[in-house]
Amino acid sequence: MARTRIPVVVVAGFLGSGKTTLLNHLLRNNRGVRVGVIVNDFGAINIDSMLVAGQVDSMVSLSNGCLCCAVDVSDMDEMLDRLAHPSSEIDVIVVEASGVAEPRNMIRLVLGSENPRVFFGGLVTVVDADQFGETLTRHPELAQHVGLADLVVLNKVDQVGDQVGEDVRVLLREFNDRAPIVSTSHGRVDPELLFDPGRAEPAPGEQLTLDQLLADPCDDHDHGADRGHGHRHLHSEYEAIEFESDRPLDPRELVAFLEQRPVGVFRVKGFVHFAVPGQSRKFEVQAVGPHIRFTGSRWEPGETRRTQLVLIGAGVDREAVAAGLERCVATEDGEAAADPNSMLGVHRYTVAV
Ligand SMILES: Nc1nc2c(ncn2[C@@H]2O[C@H](COP(=O)(O)OP(=O)(O)OP(=O)(O)O)[C@@H](O)[C@H]2O)c(=O)[nH]1
Repeated sequence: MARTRIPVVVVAGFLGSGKTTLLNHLLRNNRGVRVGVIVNDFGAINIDSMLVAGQVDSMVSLSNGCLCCAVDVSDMDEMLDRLAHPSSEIDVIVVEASGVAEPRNMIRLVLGSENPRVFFGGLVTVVDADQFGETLTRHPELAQHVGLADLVVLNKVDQVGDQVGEDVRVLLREFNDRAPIVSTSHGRVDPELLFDPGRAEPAPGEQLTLDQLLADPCDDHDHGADRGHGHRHLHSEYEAIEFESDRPLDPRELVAFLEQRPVGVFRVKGFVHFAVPGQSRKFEVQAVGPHIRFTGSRWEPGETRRTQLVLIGAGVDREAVAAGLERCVATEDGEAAADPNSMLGVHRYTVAV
């Protein structure tokens, strides 16, 4: 019997809203559904693909640019072809957009696919309950991103009180009166909301069609301009800065850097190698707006101990970032090398997993 077509679900949402967290939750709770993933990270080092690796049935990753403008339909088709090939036995494809992607373009790329084995399975827009209000003020176009969603995931409700959560929900409803809004912490949505392999394809009229998307007055390649519709594309304002070091970092300096980030840096993510006696763990670091978080794990046998960071922001002073991070690189006779207490700052932001 011919297999039904494979849904391609696009997961979008502003920087740090919880897309990778949601994706990992889905992969861990896939209930036998085989998931193929396309991960797009804005920076040249694809931290996101490292964070989902190992859990996924099949993955294609794309870094150094935003999928929605760095790729045309044929490139997207190539990725979809790889995942939707009959031998891959994938049931659903999830595309994790970068945090500055234009969801409309992402949908266009999927709807424009010539691969007969796939269909657009919907847009999931992840919203950071804690940051949404502030981010919306800076980027009114987020309203449109919410408006396009087939499912809105109101994430990080654990970081806000009931009233704020409710206020954000009311706001989201103004932008989208048709999609379900699901409140979550740590992206823990019911996987069936996103992929039910037996699910019928959307009926005509249930979702935006390619024609509707093409008819949008916002020209998708005039990325820098505000077209008078509030449609400024985020990736034209944002930039990613990568930092790699084979020499270990001084934890005190790094914490100080993260706490007082150079102006414009909104998002930091990556892995850190610290130079502290008795400390042999690998640390994942995540910063979203004011929130900083470290998670310790083990270096894999044979894994090179090094730091890899991506910093994303708008109007960033690159020189200040470079100088600040250089200060974090530990000198051999530095304080950190002699002082096990230098990890205290990191521990303050460390969560147990
Ligand atoms: N407190 C709290 N933290 C969360 C929640 N969801 C995600 N996080 C944390 O928020 C940070 C960013 O989460 P990610 O899943 O990496 O966000 P993202 O949208 O993939 O980020 P980008 O790809 O950089 O745009 C991580 O430290 C997560 O652990 C949540 O519901 N509550």
